[in-house]
Amino acid sequence: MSQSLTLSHPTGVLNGSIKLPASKSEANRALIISALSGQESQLHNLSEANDTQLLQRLLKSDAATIDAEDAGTVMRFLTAYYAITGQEKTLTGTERMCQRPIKVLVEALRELGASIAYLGEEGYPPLKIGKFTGNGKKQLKVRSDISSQYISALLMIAPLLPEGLELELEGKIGSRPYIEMTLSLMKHFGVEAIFEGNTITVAPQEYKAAEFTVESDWSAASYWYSLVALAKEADITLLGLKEHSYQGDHAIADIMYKLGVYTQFTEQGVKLMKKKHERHISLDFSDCPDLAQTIVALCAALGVHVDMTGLESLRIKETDRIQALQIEVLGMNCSLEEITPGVFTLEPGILHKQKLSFRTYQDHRMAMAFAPLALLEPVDIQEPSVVRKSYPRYWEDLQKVGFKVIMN
Ligand SMILES: O=C(O)C1=C[C@@H](OP(=O)(O)O)[C@@H](O)[C@H](O)C1
Ligand SMILES: C=C(OP(=O)(O)O)C(=O)O
Repeated sequence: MSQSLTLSHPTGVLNGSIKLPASKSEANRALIISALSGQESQLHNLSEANDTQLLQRLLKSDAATIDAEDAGTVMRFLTAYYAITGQEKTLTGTERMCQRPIKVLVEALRELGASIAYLGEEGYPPLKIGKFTGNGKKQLKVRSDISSQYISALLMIAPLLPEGLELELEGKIGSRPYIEMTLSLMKHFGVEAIFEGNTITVAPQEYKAAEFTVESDWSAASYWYSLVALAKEADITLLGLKEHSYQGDHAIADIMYKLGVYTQFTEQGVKLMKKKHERHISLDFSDCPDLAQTIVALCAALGVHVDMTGLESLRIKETDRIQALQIEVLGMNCSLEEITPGVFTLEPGILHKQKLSFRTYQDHRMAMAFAPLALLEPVDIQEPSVVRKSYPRYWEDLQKVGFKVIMN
């Protein structure tokens, strides 16, 4: 794969229907739950995202060492899965994965009777998972302000624990819609849970086999909203998106209403239309952290001033996304600063007419978020193959609506 690609659009006019990739978050929950059920469930429209293809392969693997690559859900969900099923595995990942914390999950699983050792730095992968000696403990307190994936991982194994689980979430609940997605998927496969205040209770129960069709990915849709916002004219339909979705990132429809895109829900999905955008907006990303890069890149291009909160988890994702964004918007004469603790402001500048070049930091969302700027000026994207994590056909889909893609 090439080191960079150059993207441009001759007319700035976008027309077409796009079949988005399926949600990797939904798919990876369905795969883990299906494996835990011990029965054959029919899962349709599993995502072509590497994160999902990888989990499918790993769940069938009897290798002693398992490589979760750069997939957070794969690392966190498999840690809980191997722990409860008592599979002795070494679980590792990319260099970056071994810098992404996992202590909260490991400590919780240990309290439940799992045997997990750190093979490198305490609190980080790689992990050595051993026998499960389920000690009958059912009440746990878990921090919920670092990653919701720890909570989702614990919830999915909860019905299989001898006494079930009563999970008290401590601190701010970050990425809450992902916890709700987990509970919804568990319910789809026959398991009830009660989420009251900050406590989630799951009694011992059995998962039941069921058919499940994974929805299109709302996080992937966000890049198409950005494309429409920056196009001269646009008539774009995104297939397979649902208004009432398990995915919290459907929030993009409301956010983009302020940034120049009107959403019409149809039988097939959504139709996106252009409208006027606001000049100054305030957003809290606590429920939808994966949308932050889309919004920052778009607002830098539109010259919109944004005040933002809820960005804490961005520092421990595929890269330090705050730092990556700060560097890349600087190249567009914009600044992204933490004004007071936890409050960030994007101050737009004047965009000079020049070819833009963006680094991607091994992060699919950096590539996908900055690519739409090619509607203004030709854009170079470094390491374009990063998109394989969630949206492998991204560059092909852009070509379908008239983008010129030159691999360098
Ligand atoms: O559970 C999930 O599928 C995800 C949860 C979120 O992570 P955090 O809970 O770490 O914020 C999100 O950023 C990630 O892309 C997918
Ligand atoms: C943060 C992400 O993924 P994960 O944490 O599952 O690696 C993402 O896809 O933006």
